[in-house]
Amino acid sequence: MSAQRPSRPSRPRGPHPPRRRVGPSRPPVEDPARLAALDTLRAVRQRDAYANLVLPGLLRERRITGRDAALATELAYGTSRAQGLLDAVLGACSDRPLSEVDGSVLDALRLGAYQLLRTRIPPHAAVASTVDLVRAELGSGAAGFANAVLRRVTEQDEAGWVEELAPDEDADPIGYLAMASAHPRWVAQAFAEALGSRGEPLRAALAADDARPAVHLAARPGEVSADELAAMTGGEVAPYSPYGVHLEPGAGDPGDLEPVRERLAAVQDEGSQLCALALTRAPLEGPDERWLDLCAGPGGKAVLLGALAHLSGATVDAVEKAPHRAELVRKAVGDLPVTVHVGDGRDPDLPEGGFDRVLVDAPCTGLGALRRRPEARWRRQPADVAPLARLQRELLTSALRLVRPGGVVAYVVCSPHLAETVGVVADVARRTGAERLDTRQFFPGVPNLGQGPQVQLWPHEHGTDAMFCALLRRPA
Ligand SMILES: C[S@@+](CC[C@H](N)C(=O)[O-])C[C@H]1O[C@@H](n2cnc3c(N)ncnc32)[C@H](O)[C@@H]1O
Repeated sequence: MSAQRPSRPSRPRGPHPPRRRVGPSRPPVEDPARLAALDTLRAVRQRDAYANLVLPGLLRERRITGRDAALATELAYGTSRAQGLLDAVLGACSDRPLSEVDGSVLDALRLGAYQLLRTRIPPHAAVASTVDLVRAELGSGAAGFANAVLRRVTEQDEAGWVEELAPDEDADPIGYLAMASAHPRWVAQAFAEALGSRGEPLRAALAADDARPAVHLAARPGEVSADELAAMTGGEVAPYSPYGVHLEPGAGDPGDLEPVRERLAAVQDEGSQLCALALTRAPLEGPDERWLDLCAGPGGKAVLLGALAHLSGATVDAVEKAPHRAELVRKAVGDLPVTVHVGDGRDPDLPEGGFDRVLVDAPCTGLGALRRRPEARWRRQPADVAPLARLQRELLTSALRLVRPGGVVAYVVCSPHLAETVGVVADVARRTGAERLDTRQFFPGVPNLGQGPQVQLWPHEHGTDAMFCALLRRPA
């Protein structure tokens, strides 16, 4: 974003919506979709809530379904995702700094600006509905302010605002692309470093990360095939995971689907499926019976590993530090051969050298799954990276103690940040003497996996989250 405050456009470039009446307050508006979106934004701002946990609850509680539910979802998630871009525009349109604007008014302004810049909702409807919401909740003074600011937002479309507010593309391509794709600059920088690009690959990665993702399901091995699951859900068989199915974005709450309720399938990004599968595909000499999931909560990969272990006669131990998340793992794995332990993966009460295969799906910044967590890109901070990288090193080192000589460890994070990916693996491999396997061979059929030996998946290349996976073997 440019350091200088931009001059306001003097002439409107688009059609102006009619001026809103901002007089005495009127009865509350009947707009359940926008109200649910606004309440979600407020919960995210006030309670650090997660939009994708709050909104489904509100929709259920208020019995909002069909088109209203789809609109509420689009507005709540879209506004959360685009927050930094919206704030830059709103800041340029407001006669006072946004830091001085009441939080509830700011939520509504963001909701209005999102509709104006990123949806096909007619400008007069976007402004009028937002002003009505503000008036109903906060009175006419706030409504007048919202009306004035949003009318200024209508003076340009998104591209026009980006041209006006973003840094020069030639001088600062990362800053420009960050603004154009509504990402914080440090996140765009981390993507650029992982991709080795400030050009087209970076633009494509940020654009794909900014788009509404398809929901991915994983069919439970041994229970249902991907073909059957696709037929049951109206989805499409995924391109790479033998268990994967993709659903259209916005296809409703996948938790309501019968195969998910019946535990024949679970919601899981295809990239996550591929990383868990890679661990099971690496060849082993000797026994292959004891598997370990060292960071298991909430249990997505533990279920997939547990189902595969059940088919092959192996068992899985699953460690999770947070007791409530360990409970989620217990519920998720049901009667699969998985034993759940509450403990610290850096020093769990488990035998050293006791496992043939170990998964370290380490806690991370989640920069690779931002598209699925609407507000996360604005909440994460660069200062989060170093402590996580330290913890990741300790967990991977512990995994290499817990695996037997000749056994394999998969190190997985849903982040492409180099400090969390190759930085961790190179450092731990050097200190422990572990052999780094060419992980690409355990992602059969997946194109564009680069130079190896590790695998970095990308939304724009693979349609998955930006998952990282590296397989290591403990020396015999
Ligand atoms: C990326 S998530 C794992 C996701 C999980 N494997 C799945 O597929 O559903 C990382 C998990 O590690 C847990 N965790 C954090 N620190 C830990 C530690 N020291 N030991 C074990 N688990 C830890 C977190 O609570 C979180 O549940």
